[in-house]
Amino acid sequence: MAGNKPIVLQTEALTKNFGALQVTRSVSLNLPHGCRHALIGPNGAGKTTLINLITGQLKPDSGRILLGGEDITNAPVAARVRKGLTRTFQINTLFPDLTPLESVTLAVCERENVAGQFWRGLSSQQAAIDEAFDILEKLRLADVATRNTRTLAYGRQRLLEIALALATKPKVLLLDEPAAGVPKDESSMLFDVISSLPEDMSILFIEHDMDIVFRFASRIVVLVAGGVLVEDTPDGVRTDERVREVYLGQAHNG
Ligand SMILES: Nc1ncnc2c1ncn2[C@@H]1O[C@H](COP(=O)(O)OP(=O)(O)OP(=O)(O)O)[C@@H](O)[C@H]1O
Repeated sequence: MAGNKPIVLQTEALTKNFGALQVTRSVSLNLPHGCRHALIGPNGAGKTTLINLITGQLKPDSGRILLGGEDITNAPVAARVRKGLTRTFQINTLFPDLTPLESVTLAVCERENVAGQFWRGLSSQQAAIDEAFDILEKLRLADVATRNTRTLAYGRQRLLEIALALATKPKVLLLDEPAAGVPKDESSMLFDVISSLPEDMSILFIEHDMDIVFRFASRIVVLVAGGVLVEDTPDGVRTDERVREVYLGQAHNG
């Protein structure tokens, strides 16, 4: 438990080396139900690697990952998604020639295991279409639901990536720099939408913009050289001398 909230996702002493390079050093994290946690750290600290380990894109050398108390350390990526663990990527992974409604409907069908039947007739997939539209509405994408994805502003394309992740009905959502490449004035709107996602969903996001991190995170995990330096509230992190030295000082200077 964390406070009175049950822990949904847990890593225990997760470790990963790339050859001689220790990229993840005994990382133990707890994500409580409904959390909004940020994962920060200098370039190369191992943030994306940690997400890749949690989601199964990479296998740890040692340590364990528990989802709802179940050991998923060796579960394939797709099995983790079915159990409610979903991520987005730093880079755009969308189908540019589909509309948002088509993409999200396909993702809903995929979850329901009826994707193969999708093209047989849209009318038979009304429930999936309705669900997809609901998701797009939640992400403020309803007005562009039937436009070609390639014509959308980049910030809205990033929201569509989150919409696709939501179609898997995640309990835990991992967002790897959801605002990467998005102009500053749009990134705040994007995080407004993220913070309005269902309260029972646990969210861990990687973000470099400290204004955004301090505004939207309820807790912050600071990763340095593959290990957790500090995990604390935004106020605790802001005033932590070690963080100022290794991360914030560096960011402010450059
Ligand atoms: N597949 C790989 N093989 C070898 N080294 C890798 C591999 N993936 C990442 N690395 C190295 O591991 C370290 C951590 O990389 P990672 O991408 O996890 O850091 P990060 O904190 O996400 O960085 P950034 O903020 O720049 O995205 C870096 O030194 C990187 O070069």
